[in-house]
Amino acid sequence: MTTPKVLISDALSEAAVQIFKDRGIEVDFQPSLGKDKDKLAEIIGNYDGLAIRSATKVTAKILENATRLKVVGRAGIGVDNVEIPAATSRGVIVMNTPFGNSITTAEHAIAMMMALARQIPEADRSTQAGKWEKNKFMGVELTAKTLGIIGCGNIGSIVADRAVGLKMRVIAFDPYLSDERAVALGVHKVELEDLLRRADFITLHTPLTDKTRNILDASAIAKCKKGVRIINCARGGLVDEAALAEAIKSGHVAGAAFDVFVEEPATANPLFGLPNVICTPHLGASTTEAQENVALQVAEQMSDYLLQGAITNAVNFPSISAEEAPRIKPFVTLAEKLGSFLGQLTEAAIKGIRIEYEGEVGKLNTRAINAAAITGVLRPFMPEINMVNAAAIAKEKGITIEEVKSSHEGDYESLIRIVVEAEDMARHAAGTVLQDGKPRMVEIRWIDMDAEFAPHMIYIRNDDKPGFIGRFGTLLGEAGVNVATFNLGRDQAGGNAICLVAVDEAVSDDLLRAIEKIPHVKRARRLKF
Ligand SMILES: NC(=O)C1=CN([C@@H]2O[C@H](COP(=O)(O)OP(=O)(O)OC[C@H]3O[C@@H](n4cnc5c(N)ncnc54)[C@H](O)[C@@H]3O)[C@@H](O)[C@H]2O)C=CC1
Ligand SMILES: O=C(O)C(=O)COP(=O)(O)O
Repeated sequence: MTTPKVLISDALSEAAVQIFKDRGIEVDFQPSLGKDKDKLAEIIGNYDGLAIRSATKVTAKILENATRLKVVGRAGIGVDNVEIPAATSRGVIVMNTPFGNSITTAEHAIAMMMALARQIPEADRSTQAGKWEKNKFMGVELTAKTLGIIGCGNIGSIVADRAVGLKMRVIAFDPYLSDERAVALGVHKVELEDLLRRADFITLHTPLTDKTRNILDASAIAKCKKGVRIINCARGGLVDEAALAEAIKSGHVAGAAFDVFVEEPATANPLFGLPNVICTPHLGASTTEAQENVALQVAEQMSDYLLQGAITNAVNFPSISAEEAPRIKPFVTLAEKLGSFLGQLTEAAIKGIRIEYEGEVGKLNTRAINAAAITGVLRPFMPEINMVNAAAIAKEKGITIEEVKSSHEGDYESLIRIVVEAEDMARHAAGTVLQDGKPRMVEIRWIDMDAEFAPHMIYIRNDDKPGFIGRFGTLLGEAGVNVATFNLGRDQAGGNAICLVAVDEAVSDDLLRAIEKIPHVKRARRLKF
């Protein structure tokens, strides 16, 4: 395996560089490159991994040039700066570090709330300017005030915990917050309208989605209690900035503390310059501790994937642990090849794919194996398919995917059988991995076989009648085709037979037609693995 190469295009902690080096990965640390999208597009083709924070925008255009790229690692939480569908369709894993900076970000929200309650930035400016405006900066107490949390996930929950410690009353709107979790956190679960009506402070902690964009728009802000203070340390776009600016000017909203903006870097913004507005430049995650956490974690996760195929915290693929990755790998290869065998033989529209696991293999994490099987079956029809986008493509095409597991052990410790339901018929083939780690096909159309996969093969279905092998060998010899291995199977003497032959080069259409003319041959097909 060639040494994988990673580009760090944002200001990650140097801890990440060291981890990559220690793991034997070549690393290029260019902390400001992410801001230069043309340069990034120009060099991204040289890398297997890209480690980022929020300044690098991984667009479809960048991904088009990322011919070697296997993984994007986000040292942080939000992946809204990565075009996930484009990454998925190119087979690029996108992973984040979902907890590494959550305490730090929650602390920033609390700091913003306190700064807002006591107008600390403005009081600081005034004092250091030599004014002593003691009467100007009258604050509000937090104790017994109501804090409304919109989005009570990892960060929102930590904010709730700290706010309870500050003796605030905490209410939360989050459709996915369970009643039990709310009780455990000491928060009251409420509807959004209720939260708007009751909260003295509102803090947002949801991702930016179609549902959360402008969740605080002009009409929501109008429903808020007069004198409300609003904190956003989650994502720009959750609050309509222009509507909020108007509400601050009218005195309906008493203040706002924003760390994130619709447009970043924010150089001009409707909120800038308004009284009692505090702004920070997306500093939520910026502490030494959090940056070290996320950098170490993302570098370990990316290295695990590039070196071992282990997947953690991917937003577009199921997890595979470092322990199971080497055990799964040979079965991934088997499933893809078996699937490919069936896909190459199928000419009618595919309606469903069933993946059956017998014996030990069924105890492994089979989601990656399923993805490999689907990829193999569908690749002859859709060359752009890969393990990362396979399940989504099957769903989009209306192809049903079924997984069946049985602990029954037959002749093999582990067996994978794939059944492809097409409009004309169902085709099935089964295979295993033996001690040598090589995948083998052991059953085709219920006929026992023992064939290894080779780059070029010929598949023949015929009646089990004398004379076929001689004629077939002569045809290949006359065409100058060298046979590497020859495998035969039949259901009974004189019944249906199958022949799988590995050859040194792809056979021509003329030769295939000649083979099909041999008496008793029903079908001859060229296969490529
Ligand atoms: N300012 C900064 O530097 C940082 C900002 N963030 C941002 O903080 C946000 C939250 O992060 P986490 O708590 O880790 O995420 P999380 O996924 O743990 O929590 C998000 C919560 O929002 C809830 N939610 C989703 N849609 C909702 C809706 N329509 N209405 C109400 N609630 C909804 C979810 O149920 C979930 O509980 C993310 O957008 C992340 O990017 C994270 C780290 C640093
Ligand atoms: O982790 C997140 O979602 C953040 O917003 C932090 O962004 P940053 O890494 O500081 O650019």
